[in-house]
Amino acid sequence: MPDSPALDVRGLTVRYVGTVAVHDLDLTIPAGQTVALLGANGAGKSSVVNAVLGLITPAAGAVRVLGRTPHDAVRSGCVGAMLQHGGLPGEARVGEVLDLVRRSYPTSWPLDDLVVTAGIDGLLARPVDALSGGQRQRVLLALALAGAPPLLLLDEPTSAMDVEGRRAFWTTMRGLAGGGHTVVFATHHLEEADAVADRVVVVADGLVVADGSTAQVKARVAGRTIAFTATPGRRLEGLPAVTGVTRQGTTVTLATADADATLRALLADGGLPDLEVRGATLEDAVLSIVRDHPIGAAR
Ligand SMILES: Nc1ncnc2c1ncn2[C@@H]1O[C@H](COP(=O)(O)OP(=O)(O)OP(=O)(O)O)[C@@H](O)[C@H]1O
Repeated sequence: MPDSPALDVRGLTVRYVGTVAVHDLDLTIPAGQTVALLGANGAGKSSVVNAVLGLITPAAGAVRVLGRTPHDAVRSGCVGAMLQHGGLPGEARVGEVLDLVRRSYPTSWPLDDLVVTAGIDGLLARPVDALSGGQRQRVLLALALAGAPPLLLLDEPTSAMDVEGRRAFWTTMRGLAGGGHTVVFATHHLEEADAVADRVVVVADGLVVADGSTAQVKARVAGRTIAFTATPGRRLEGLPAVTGVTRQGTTVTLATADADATLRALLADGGLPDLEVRGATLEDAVLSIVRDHPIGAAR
């Protein structure tokens, strides 16, 4: 179904005994987007991923994956997944597992290219038990890609990888996104989300509490800092939107709730040597958004 969104989640509610993990959540992801699911521990990200994969039965709501039910989508190889606790048969060799999984799909990713794309060159003869944490994650990526799926769902995919491994991983993901794949990933590495995602969805207490481009989500945090070198006698009183002033030597740092308004007033009053304007980082924004969300509001 070419015109269907990659993911269409309506009114998803996931309950475990004593917990509502996801509450009436709506999420539509068009094909080709790279989307980061962000949120604190226990926010509900994995529960959404597991419901999308048909691994748990929602208490309410509907999930369509490329126009299909989760089970049909997974069975047909439309969706590849890397889960937090992805299991692998310990004594088998990587190449054997990969071969078995590739053969289970109607269309499989060519082996040579898959090995390069997942960065598992040299690992095919290794027993799964002999892999490091980061190598294991790359093998899990290869398995997720084995059916050449248009949609990839990745739950904390780089948590065990070193800096170089992460960089290589996200380069691979960018390549896949550039080739039209939809990539949805949950992560606690907000700088990675900032660098890679077209869109971030912040989940708190089982609800979507922010959804937009990284720039849009960062802009939700009122507050930027404006720093510059002040000439003696420079007037700083009465500037619009300023919520705090600090001085260190000749450097003045202003906290402002509206950087545009503050900058306009400053510029009307003289130059701004060594000007530096810093916006909120994605981490600042997500922390602030999650902090502002009262736990239990969904109930
Ligand atoms: N199998 C389960 N049984 C009972 N409660 C569960 C189960 N799985 C998750 N939960 C609870 O559901 C809520 C959401 O958990 P979930 O794993 O979806 O969060 P998460 O955002 O993925 O967290 P993390 O970032 O720590 O992986 C939490 O309160 C968690 O304790």
